[in-house]
Amino acid sequence: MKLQLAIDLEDVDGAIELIKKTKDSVDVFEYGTPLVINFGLEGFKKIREAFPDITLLADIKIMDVASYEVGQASKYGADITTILAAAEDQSIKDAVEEAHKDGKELLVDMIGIEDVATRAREIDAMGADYIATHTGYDLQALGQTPFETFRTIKANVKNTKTAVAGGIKIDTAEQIIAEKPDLLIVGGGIATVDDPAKAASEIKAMIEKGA
Ligand SMILES: O=C(CO)[C@H](O)[C@H](O)COP(=O)(O)O
Repeated sequence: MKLQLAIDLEDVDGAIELIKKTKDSVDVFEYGTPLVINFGLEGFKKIREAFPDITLLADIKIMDVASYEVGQASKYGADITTILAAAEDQSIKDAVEEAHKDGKELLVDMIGIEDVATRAREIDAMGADYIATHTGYDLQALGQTPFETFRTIKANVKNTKTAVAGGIKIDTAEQIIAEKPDLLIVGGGIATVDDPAKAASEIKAMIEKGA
């Protein structure tokens, strides 16, 4: 199981500082969608230049023009790119093909999908690397969590690695680690606490204990 740190609420320099602090405990760094919106792939490139060797995910949440957008993310240095499960099947298949052509990975984000069991089985047949259960900020604000949905999705995939995101914090990490996702995605639970390095290292230790 790998730990991914989602960096959403920083500017590019803030993201670089956060990566420096947490580098020893984090396996994958996510250039979050707010950074994509505010600073684009040029901001992503600055992070790649600062850290040539880290694994970087571009959370660009593709919906269309999938080959082109995956290709751009790869060109700017992404190891993993995201597409929405709500996109057309053709877009997801194109995205898989484009990512794999460059030796990169694709994560399919299930945010907003209602029939998660059916869509998880469909996505599982398309050859993506990860399928992510994701409770977004707007539903987290209503008290929702990704735990139940994660169980359903995991039970419906055979080939694709599973990821989970959505308000996971130090005090809920153990519960989800027990469900054995392949990728545990934590944003605010590391990035917005007083000591991000300590939070990242504690969650990493939980993973190592529980994995
Ligand atoms: O993709 C995202 C928002 O769309 C976030 O990166 C993801 O939800 C993880 O962050 P947090 O742990 O703070 O919920």
